[in-house]
Amino acid sequence: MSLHPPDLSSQNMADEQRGGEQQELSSAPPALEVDGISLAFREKRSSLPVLQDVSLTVKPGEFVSLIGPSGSGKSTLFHIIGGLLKPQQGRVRMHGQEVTGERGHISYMPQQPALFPWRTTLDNVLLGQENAPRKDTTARSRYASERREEALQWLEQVGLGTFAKAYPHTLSGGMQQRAAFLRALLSPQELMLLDEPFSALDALTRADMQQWLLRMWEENRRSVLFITHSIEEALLLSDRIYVLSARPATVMHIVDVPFPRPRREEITLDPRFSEWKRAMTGWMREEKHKLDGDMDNAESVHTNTPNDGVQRYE
Ligand SMILES: Nc1ncnc2c1ncn2[C@@H]1O[C@H](COP(=O)(O)OP(=O)(O)OP(=O)(O)O)[C@@H](O)[C@H]1O
Repeated sequence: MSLHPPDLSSQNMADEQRGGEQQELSSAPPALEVDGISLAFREKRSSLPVLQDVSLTVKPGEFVSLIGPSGSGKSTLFHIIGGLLKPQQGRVRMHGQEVTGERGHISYMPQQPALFPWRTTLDNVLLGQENAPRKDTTARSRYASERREEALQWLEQVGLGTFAKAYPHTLSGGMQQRAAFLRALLSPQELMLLDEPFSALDALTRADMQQWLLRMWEENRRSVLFITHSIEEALLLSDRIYVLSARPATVMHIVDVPFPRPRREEITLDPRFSEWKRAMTGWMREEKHKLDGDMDNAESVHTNTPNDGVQRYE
């Protein structure tokens, strides 16, 4: 495969800008380590290999994205990290502790906001704390009134103050996603998994929400693993991007995004942004073709694609 990544020799700016705070964090164990995960869905007579020896890391306070063709296994990987599925091989560790197959360690934001229609915006936002694992005594021991006060302040801050007592159907799609994000942000679990949270929004609202998320994340610096189909979204938001191959997914490329923070929409106009976008679009197109080939020939779905090694770009 011929690759022409942009020349980034003079562009280690992102790391330089992160400063001393990041250095301190770098000695802490990773917020998430996915180590050699393999999984095949097994049915009576057949087996569908979906993930093959996938490893990735999210350091504390990092924003990491996962991008790959449709059906490559991104959601399956999220289900493994969230403890809903057990891999046949590999381990999941969070903050240095093994949690493979265990639930309750992550906060999660799905594609659809999944707000309960019978609860107000405020009560939906509080749900993440109410559902905190029993062993999380910090979250449970806080007074309900204190939690409500904090959630109200957050709603105010994200422009939903006047909607605190409103029910979800009266909120626009973007507002619902902001409420869903707050619910995940206020959950006691440090690591947030965001599964294509903007895919159902129109293009303009999506662009607004990307900027909003960027600001929210830069102010709060939680550890995030983010699934997206949008290369531009991944480049705009992430510190690092893992590019998955077609199914069975392997990590094909790792991109350390070189743009400094704080980032604003203007970086999309930077020629290097376009170069990265072009390179990554090429990778994705190639993988999509492989997957389409798989669809035409069901037998090949059951044959592993050789892993020709991870390409890392810094
Ligand atoms: N419970 C299951 N049993 C059998 N096959 C499954 C199951 N869940 C997912 N799959 C298959 O595993 C493959 C990967 O699915 P997954 O949803 O993880 O992909 P994805 O990369 O998240 O896709 P998309 O980007 O379209 O959301 C698909 O072929 C899907 O049909």
